[in-house]
Amino acid sequence: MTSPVGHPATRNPAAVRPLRTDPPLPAVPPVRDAQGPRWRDHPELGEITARLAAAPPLVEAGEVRRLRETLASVARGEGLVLQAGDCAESLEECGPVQADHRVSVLGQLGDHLQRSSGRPVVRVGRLAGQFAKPRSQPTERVEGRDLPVFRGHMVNSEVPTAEARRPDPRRMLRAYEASGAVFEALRGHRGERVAGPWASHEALVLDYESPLVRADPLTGEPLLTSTHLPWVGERTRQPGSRHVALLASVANPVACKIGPSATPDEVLMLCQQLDPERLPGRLTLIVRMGRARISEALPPVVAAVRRAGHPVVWLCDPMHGNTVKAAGGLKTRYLPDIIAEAAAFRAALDRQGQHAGGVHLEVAAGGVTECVGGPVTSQERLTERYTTLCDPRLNPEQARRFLNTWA
Ligand SMILES: O=C[C@H](O)[C@H](O)COP(=O)(O)O
Ligand SMILES: C=C(OP(=O)(O)O)C(=O)O
Ligand SMILES: [Mn+2]
Repeated sequence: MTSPVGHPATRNPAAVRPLRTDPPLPAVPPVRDAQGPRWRDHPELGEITARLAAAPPLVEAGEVRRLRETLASVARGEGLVLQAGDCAESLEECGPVQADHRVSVLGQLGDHLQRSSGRPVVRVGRLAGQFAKPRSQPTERVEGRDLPVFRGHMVNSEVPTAEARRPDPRRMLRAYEASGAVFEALRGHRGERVAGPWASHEALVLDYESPLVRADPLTGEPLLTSTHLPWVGERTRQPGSRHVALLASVANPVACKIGPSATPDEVLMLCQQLDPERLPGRLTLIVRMGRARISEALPPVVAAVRRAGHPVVWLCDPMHGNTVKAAGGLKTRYLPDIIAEAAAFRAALDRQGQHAGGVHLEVAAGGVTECVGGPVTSQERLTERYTTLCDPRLNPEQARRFLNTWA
């Protein structure tokens, strides 16, 4: 944040931790945006980003402030977060009926966690903007041909032809429009509960996100108006990355994925960049270390963050560190791994007296067969309804079984 003056949390002295004087951040070399779409020479890029810069904001400053205050209550141990939705949203599934259905499923899963845990649950969708994907490899082999990988509907199409995989910046405008339609559905659900649903996505495509930074009309602070809660992903969270710099510069609550290779020093540097004033609700750390690594890798990270006094919300993403290839080559995840990682997460936080603030899941709104467990009894059944655009999602029944274990 450039200037916190006037932010509600800073006006309430009780909400502010004593400021500590951090040593100045070491100069970090800029990091190349290896995940950025290769569309810089597209003749319409300038016009498209100008249109985004002139487009109405998708979220309002008041909403963003309310979410930040709500997350502050979770940071104080007063509730849980359920952040859930598709790995990659589809531009084809943003019509009013489909969007409403996706938001409803988020609400139902939130109700389920609320019942099983006995705590208030903040519902945050991976939706209304989750259209861009970081990938491990730039290309993939399809029927003997190397093609650019699918990078989310904001960038290209999943159809396996060279033409469809070419990055097209005009897709950013379609993603903006579709996000607006999903926000409509989200707002339609607001009245139902005191804690209405919120939107989040990975702020990956900077050509899309940067033009949507606007001044908060009340405080003048920069606000990322593409979503309530943007996060920076595991592949772009280097301390010198432009993604971290973007989130550091806006007043939204922000989140950052933390994978198994993150060292305590690295995480501290991220905390210092993203939460220099140690404000509850400002920073959420989403731990995605994998079942095999979490018990060893998480405790020193939690200890360092606790000692440094950053009042973060700790979320567990038990999906991304547990992806495996099934026999036929499909990516999948096993429900017992997901449950085991979440149990290890809670144990690690409990041991240090820290609040396990909730869970981050990839869940489909329908009965897909992408992860193994519960009703999907074996790997052989994965092909029945495997429709994800990117990573394997739980279906709602599998998600409910998982959430029962959080109680
Ligand atoms: O959703 C997250 C990433 O995009 C995904 O895990 C990367 O998958 P990949 O290893 O198939 O590129
Ligand atoms: C890309 C994702 O995760 P991560 O950055 O943790 O790999 C994701 O959440 O889909
Ligand atoms: Mn994913």
